[in-house]
Amino acid sequence: MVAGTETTTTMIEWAMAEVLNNHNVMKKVQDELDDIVGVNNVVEESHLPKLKYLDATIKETSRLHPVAPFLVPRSPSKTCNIGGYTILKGCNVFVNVWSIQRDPRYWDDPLVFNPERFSTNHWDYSGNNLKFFPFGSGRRVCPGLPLGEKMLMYVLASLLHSFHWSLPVGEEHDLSEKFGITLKKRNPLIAIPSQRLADASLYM
Ligand code: HEM
Repeated sequence: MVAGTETTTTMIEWAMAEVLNNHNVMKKVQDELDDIVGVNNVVEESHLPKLKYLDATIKETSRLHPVAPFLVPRSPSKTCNIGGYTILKGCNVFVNVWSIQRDPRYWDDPLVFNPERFSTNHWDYSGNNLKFFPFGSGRRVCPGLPLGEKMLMYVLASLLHSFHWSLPVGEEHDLSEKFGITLKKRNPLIAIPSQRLADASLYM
């Protein structure tokens, strides 16, 4: 249950929080949605592959806020040597993807939320590029990746296409983290939707 649902809902919450915190990103995502989906329509699965900027926004969210910050621990079946380090048989190995994806040796301005860094096509979630692997890597890579990726795109596209979003009056943007099995927001996001599409029947 944690693997399939909490990961996806946590990612949606982080993406909404980052988009609310970056108005230029919100505008670009909604402009793209208006262009691809149209303003007299609702999001359908066929639109998703064309939403390149939304895809980049989700990738940037998963770079800064990987929901499994240490992946799933590995345990070697025999003692081995990797990069000059001896890894003992049976020990627990945690891979700190959170830190790698914020490492200034690999990322310019690593703490800045900037979807443009994923605007080229060569980024994916396969785990083959060990600078960016929010779904893990290798033979234990997330088996729910195709479903998870599609759910993120579909839910976020629908939320951002159908509604304007704002924080409650007086509410501060808060992006602090709480470490656990999944990396969650310390305080839940509270955001207020309002109708964005002129045709009210699209909400029925
Ligand atoms: C946004 C959504 C998701 C994210 C970010 C995510 C991320 C991850 C990560 C990082 C791992 C560990 C991979 C590794 O250690 O190399 C993992 C494992 C796993 N995920 Fe996901 N996941 C997501 C959605 C899903 C969904 C929708 C399912 C099932 C329908 C799922 C099922 C699993 C399972 C069963 C594992 C354990 C695989 C193993 O240890 O062999 N995940 N996920």
